[in-house]
Amino acid sequence: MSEDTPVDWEQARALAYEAGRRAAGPTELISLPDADGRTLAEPLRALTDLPAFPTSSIDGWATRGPQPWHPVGRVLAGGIAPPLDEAGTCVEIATGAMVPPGADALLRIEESTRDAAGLVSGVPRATPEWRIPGEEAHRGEELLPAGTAIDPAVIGVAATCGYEALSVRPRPRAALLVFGDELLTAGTPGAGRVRDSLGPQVPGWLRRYGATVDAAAVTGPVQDTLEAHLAAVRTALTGADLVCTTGGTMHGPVDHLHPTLAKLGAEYLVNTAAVRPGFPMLLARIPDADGRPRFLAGLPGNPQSAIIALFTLVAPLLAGLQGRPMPELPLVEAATDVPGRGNFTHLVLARLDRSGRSATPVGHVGSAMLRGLSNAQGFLVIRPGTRATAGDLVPFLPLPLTPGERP
Ligand SMILES: Nc1nc2c(c(=O)[nH]1)N[C@H]1C(S)=C(S)[C@@H](COP(=O)(O)OP(=O)(O)OC[C@H]3O[C@@H](n4cnc5c(N)ncnc54)[C@H](O)[C@@H]3O)O[C@H]1N2
Ligand code: MOO
Repeated sequence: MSEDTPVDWEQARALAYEAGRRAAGPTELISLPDADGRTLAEPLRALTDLPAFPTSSIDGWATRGPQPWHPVGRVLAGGIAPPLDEAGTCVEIATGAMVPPGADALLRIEESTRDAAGLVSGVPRATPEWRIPGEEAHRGEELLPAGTAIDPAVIGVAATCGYEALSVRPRPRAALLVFGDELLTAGTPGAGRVRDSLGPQVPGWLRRYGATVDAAAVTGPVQDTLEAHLAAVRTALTGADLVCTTGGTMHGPVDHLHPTLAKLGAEYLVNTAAVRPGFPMLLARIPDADGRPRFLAGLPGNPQSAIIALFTLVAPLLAGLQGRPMPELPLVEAATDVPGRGNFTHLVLARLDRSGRSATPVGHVGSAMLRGLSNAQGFLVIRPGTRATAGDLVPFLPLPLTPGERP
């Protein structure tokens, strides 16, 4: 990759994803309760038929032959039902209990009567009141493919199938270095100083994309010297698969990122993306003697640009590292006309309507601003050489929000 050659935005995403996929970590086993948020490294297959045995859906009677039925026993959930051998007999049965071999109908308790001699009568419903083995899944059937994000429902179905642990990809470990001597870490901005808005924000986004970020892995502001940058990046790389830096991506007097990468022998995968805001972003691979792949994502200093770089390069990289598919972008309707940005992709912060199908650009979206980001659900993607007219379908890059955020 020649230096500072802007890469098309879609291609930048694809390059980051492929780099992550090639560097995906070795699989590991994780117990079910700890698996939330991980990624299946292998397909989830049913270990038995589901249900594994004919299972009563009701409390009542399992009967054989014509009524009235003479009760000969009881079977509870968890028990092994002996066969019902004789016509005219029944057993009392509980919901979840195994239906005895030989039974041909189940009768609800509230739809049954007993005579003075204790014989049971009633009309079983036409639709079967028990679940047939294999009705939900057959033994060996693939329920979910490798690459599936594990959520509580996936954990639940794995438990149903008989798993105690799942084969998953490791969580990528991320670190963050904030560059900029002008940054304050407390108090109100003024007198040439601004608050660091990325140090407190970026770890949350990284975690939402599946990375771990220890408190000790967030450092800054790192002093604006080449020596301090180099030392900070070297230290961060020892414990992280991915180091994100903020600021210093350009070639100003105190922008030391490129010289730092040169000293580390880094290989650029993306060195600026043709996108506005956010274009000075970069992604590099850093060689190391132990062969473990390590990445550095250079996020620009302007805060909205930094977050766009994170969504453009870091999100696909982390998806690849975790063995997940490349996130596809849904199409939404632009609610208003949206201008393009010439040869650059234009990312436009926007809010979805209640249907989620139409997006309206929000205000306060300068690359140095965060107000628009905090009020939007994602970005309309206006591709190079195009503009959107109200009603056009355009790709939408969603923020990784959780339900309840931006209601
Ligand atoms: N001659 C040119 N100058 C600039 C260009 C250009 O094309 N030619 N592009 C501008 C664009 S666009 C961006 S984006 C920035 C990227 O520059 P850097 O990545 O080197 O960022 P810095 O110079 O360090 O900072 C830029 C800006 O952002 C503020 N900042 C930095 N870090 C933080 C933080 N953690 N929290 C809040 N604000 C932060 C910093 O104070 C500056 O105002 O370059 C432009 N210049
Ligand atoms: O592209 Mo800059 O990243 O617009 O702020």
